[in-house]
Parts: sequence; structure tokens; C-alpha cells
Amino acid sequence: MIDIDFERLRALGLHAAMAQAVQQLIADFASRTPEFADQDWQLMRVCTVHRDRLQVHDGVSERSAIPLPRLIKQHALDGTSIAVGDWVLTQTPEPDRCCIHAVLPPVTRINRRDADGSRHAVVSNVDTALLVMGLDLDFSLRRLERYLALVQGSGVWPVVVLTKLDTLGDTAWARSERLVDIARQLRERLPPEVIVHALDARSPEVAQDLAPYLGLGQTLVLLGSSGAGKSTLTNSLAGMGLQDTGPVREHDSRGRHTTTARTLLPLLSGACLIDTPGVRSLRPDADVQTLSASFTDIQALAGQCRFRNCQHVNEPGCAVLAQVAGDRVRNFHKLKREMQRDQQTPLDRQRELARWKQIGRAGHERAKMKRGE
Ligand SMILES: Nc1nc2c(ncn2[C@@H]2O[C@H](COP(=O)(O)OP(=O)(O)OP(=O)(O)O)[C@@H](O)[C@H]2O)c(=O)[nH]1
Ligand SMILES: [Zn+2]
Repeated sequence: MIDIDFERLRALGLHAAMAQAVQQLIADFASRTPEFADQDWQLMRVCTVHRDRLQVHDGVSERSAIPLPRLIKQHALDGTSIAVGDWVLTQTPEPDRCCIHAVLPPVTRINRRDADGSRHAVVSNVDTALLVMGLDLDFSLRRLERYLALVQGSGVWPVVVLTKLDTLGDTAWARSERLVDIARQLRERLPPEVIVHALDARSPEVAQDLAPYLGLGQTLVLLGSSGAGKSTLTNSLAGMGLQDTGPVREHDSRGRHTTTARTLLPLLSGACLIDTPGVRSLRPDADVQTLSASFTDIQALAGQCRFRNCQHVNEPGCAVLAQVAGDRVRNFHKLKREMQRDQQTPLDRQRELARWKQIGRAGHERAKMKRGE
């Protein structure tokens, strides 16, 4: 039996569709194992993932929980894992033992890839991703494009939040001049529908600036490199010193990784905020088609290239090379190469490695022949 207190869980980000899915899941369980119907179930949201246990929230308080071995085994087989933001079905057979029996299929999920191509869940059931970047040396258009590619196709709405507006110049005039220049760069590089905010993350006014994403039942995730100002933003939105913040190194504006785990935090506004540890280079989990959706300008211009199979590298009459910023095209190629590599099967990788070895050996032989050895 499950008694879902929708109002209480709404402030934890529960949507009506998800509440319905829970009832369906319980009915499925009960049809397979009738005694399940008589047991007490709780619907909880994962707020922190540690190596061996998780923290789950029921809308009132937080507690530790462990997934059942069956669930761990199933995730290992599927190559998936439980992520912060997931909704889980739990039972508490003893006061100190909370067990996770099932994970609800997420409505949205952001995944990333490791260098070896393996997939990892970053967060689940998020409505908006705030792509946080400092207007100091942290500012990088390439990284913004990478973050957009990461979020593209996940069902999450990306919003760019540029912090450290106050450091942009000594006077209001200097700041506005720099800002105009940055706005021009962003216009060239970001899809027009992406909203950009520039703010001082320490200011209490950030809650007003970001109000459209902070409504009741909304879940936001902060993504950005260490020192970008994610924890500062979290504190300003929560209205108190919740997260540790750390100074950045002056020579490169990098932070010191103050945030160590992804954490979901219910805000007074009724929204939930997920802060993540800073990562400079998140590798998107996407295919080339999804990537093209983040580079619609390239996709649109490709039709005007002289050659139908133009790769936009160095072909004559390439409309993309002629009209899109060179750095953006290079970044597109780099992300595309990463994605093509990630989609290879282990067998493809072995074949590719063998091919490169063969090319290397042939080069070596040619060099030896040239030297007359
Ligand atoms: N002047 C100014 N300083 C800021 C702003 N945002 C963040 N900072 C400072 O930048 C430093 C790093 O900020 P954090 O919020 O700790 O950065 P973070 O993104 O959470 O970093 P990690 O936890 O390491 O991922 C702190 O000293 C903040 O006070 C801003 O808008 N203006
Ligand atoms: Zn072309």
C-alpha cells in the first residue's frame, strides 16, 4: 500500500505523471508478488549519492538508504545507476533500515560519458539546467557549447548563468562596455532561444533574476566548473550559508572543488536545487544527430555547401566555413569526434586500434626503406 501525499512531495519536485507512474509500478509489483500489495511503501527522492549508500528525502526529512542487491545487480547489467533526483520506492522494515526496491523511470536524465566511453548518470528528473560560468578567466564559449550539447536531447531546458558580473570592470560604464562585447560573442555562438543571465551570484537579488525557474515543483541543476559560483548561487537562493564556498586561484580563476557531492536541496520557493561538484570538461552522452540540434546554424548552412557530402573542414565553396566562427566549427568537429568514438562498440575500438597499429607499422617500414636499412 502506498499513500502519496502529493502536496508534501510537490515541494520535492513531484509531478502528477510521476505520482501516477508510482501507482502503476506498485500494481505491477503486486501482480507478480501479491503480498507486496499489503506492504507499506514510501515514495522518496534521492538527494545525495555516496559510494555505498544514498540519502533520500520524503518531503519532511532526509535519511540514509541502501538499494537492494537485486537492484544493484540489475543496474550493473543495464549499465545504469541511481542518480540524484531519481524517485525511488522504499520500505523501512526496521527503524534504522531503509531499503530501495525500485527506481521510477526518469522523465528527464542528463548523462555524461567517461574517457573510456562508459555512460554515467549526472542527474534525473530535472526541469532546468543552469549552466554556470564566471565572467572571469572561467569564461569559455567552447565550454558553453559543450554544456549545451550535454543537456541537448535530455528534455532539460538549458539556461546560461554568467556570474561575477561585478568583476567585469571598475565602473558601471566599463562593465556595460564589456557586457556588450560578451553579448556579441554569445549571439554568434549560442542558439537564439537560449536565455542568458549575467549577475553577481552573491547578491540576494539573484532569486528575482532566476524566479522563472524557481516555481513550486520545479527542479534545477547547477552545472559548471569549480569556482564558477555554483555554491555561492545556491547560498543566495537558499537565503543562508548552506554550502561551503571557496576562493578561486587568482592566476586562472579556478576553484578548489569545495562541493564534493551532488546534493538536492528543497528551497523555500517550492523548487529543488541540485548543486554539483565542478567539472571543467563534461563529456556529453549524445549522438551526432543530437549534437547537430545544438549546432543548428551549421546544420542549416550545410545545405548551401558546394558539395553535398561536405564535411566543413577545408572544402572549397563550404558555406559553414564561410559564415560560422572558426572556433565554433572546430569545437563542433571535436565534439562530433568524441561522440563517434563513444558510440563505437568494444569490437569497433579493437579494430580501430589494429588499423592504427598497421598504419604505424607501415610508416615505420617506409622510413626504414628510405634510410636503406
Ligand atoms: N565577486 C564575485 N565573487 C563570486 C561570485 N560568484 C562566486 N564568487 C566567488 O568565487 C569563489 C568560488 O565560488 P563557489 O561558489 O565556491 O564556486 P563553485 O562553483 O561552487 O565551486 P566548486 O564547489 O569547487 O564546484 C568564492 O570565493 C565566491 O565568493 C560573483 O558573482 N561575484
Ligand atoms: Zn561545408
